[in-house]
Amino acid sequence: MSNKVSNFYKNIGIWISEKKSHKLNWKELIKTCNSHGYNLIKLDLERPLEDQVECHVFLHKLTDIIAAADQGDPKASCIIGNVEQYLSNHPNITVIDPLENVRILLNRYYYYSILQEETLFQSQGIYTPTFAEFTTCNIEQNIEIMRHRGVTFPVICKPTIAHGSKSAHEMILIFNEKGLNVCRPPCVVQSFVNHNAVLHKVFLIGNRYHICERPSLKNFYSSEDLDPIFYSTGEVCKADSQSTLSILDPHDKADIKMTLNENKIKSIIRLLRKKIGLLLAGFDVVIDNNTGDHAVIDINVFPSYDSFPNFFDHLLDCIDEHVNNMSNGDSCNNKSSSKADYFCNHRPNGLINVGLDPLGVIGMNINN
Ligand SMILES: Nc1ncnc2c1ncn2[C@@H]1O[C@H](COP(=O)(O)OP(=O)(O)OP(=O)(O)O)[C@@H](O)[C@H]1O
Ligand SMILES: O=P(O)(O)O[C@H]1[C@H](OP(=O)(O)O)[C@@H](OP(=O)(O)O)[C@@H](O)[C@@H](O)[C@@H]1OP(=O)(O)O
Ligand SMILES: [Mg+2]
Ligand SMILES: [Mg+2]
Repeated sequence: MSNKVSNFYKNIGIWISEKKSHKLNWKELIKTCNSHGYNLIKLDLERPLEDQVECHVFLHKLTDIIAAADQGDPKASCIIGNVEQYLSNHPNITVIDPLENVRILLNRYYYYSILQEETLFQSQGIYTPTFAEFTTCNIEQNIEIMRHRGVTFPVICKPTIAHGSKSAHEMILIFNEKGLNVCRPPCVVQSFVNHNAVLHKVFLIGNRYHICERPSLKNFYSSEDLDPIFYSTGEVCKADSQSTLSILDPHDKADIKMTLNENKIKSIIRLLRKKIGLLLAGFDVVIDNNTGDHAVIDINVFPSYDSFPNFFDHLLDCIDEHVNNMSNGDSCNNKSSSKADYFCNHRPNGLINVGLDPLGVIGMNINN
């Protein structure tokens, strides 16, 4: 990575996985950092951080390593221990995002529980589909757990660990009790919501957001005859996915298209800012084709930001705001800014609304 380090600039130390690194346009990111008065320095987690650069900002996606460390991997534990030590030795570094906040999203059961606890959601037509966690392969017990928690077939079985390995995105659609034998604990089963194969992805950078549509699963119904369907999220829900699982059955095609309600999206964002506190996050919403209610089915740390217009500029603006908050004595990195300047960029049906001003486009006053 060629990066002229200027002494007049502040330093952003960055660490992301090789996979993410390959997709990143480093040249463009470095240019944007420089134009905002920052150097960008790639950190090597195998060497002492103290010996590398004086970081003003620590920008990372350490989900894979945190998840491995939390599962007892010694090398990962050592790396995360060193990072945590370094950050605690330098409390003035702006961390995007704090490791404790990131940990919340590593466990699906945990973050679904946070969503479910939100009592205000119900009256606003927002919910997270009922879910339960399996920690054993005992089918009788698992059926009872599902009943107790009101989880109904079909269900999607998802690994409890939400990030960190390819297997975190290996899903199973299960139609009946006998299909439950394919579940591999620890996993979460979640009631399936029919949504006409349209997924709405919301990407967040602090108070800014961008929504895009993606393909998703067609409508399914519980059945005693159907075998489980295995799929990986990447095969079905990427912008260019063309899975047969997304092709609507003829009788579903007549359905009226449900429209996304942006006020609901803002309510969800408010809750996430308050309860999870990440600047860099994304979440997935499907619209129930019977009720129009909005179901939050997934929350992700530092997602792809695929199609987010001027992503780097917004990222640097957001970093800048937080660095300034820190120097103004706000020691809590991710406290949401009291000035609620939501920047909306909505892309329905592939069209992009660009050139919106970050201040007052929506005129939302969101008090966290
Ligand atoms: N409760 C549900 N009802 C209907 N469809 C669902 C439900 N949960 C998941 N899906 C479908 O399965 C896909 C994968 O689920 P989910 O988003 O939870 O997995 P993920 O691997 O964490 O995704 P990401 O790549 O966004 O991190 C969703 O994008 C959606 O198409
Ligand atoms: O970009 P990364 O390598 O971090 O991978 C992320 C992936 O982006 P990619 O599929 O385009 O690579 C994201 O997809 P979108 O929802 O944003 O489409 C989402 O699946 C995250 O959960 C993944 O993070 P992980 O769970 O693997 O940590
Ligand atoms: Mg998802
Ligand atoms: Mg996810």
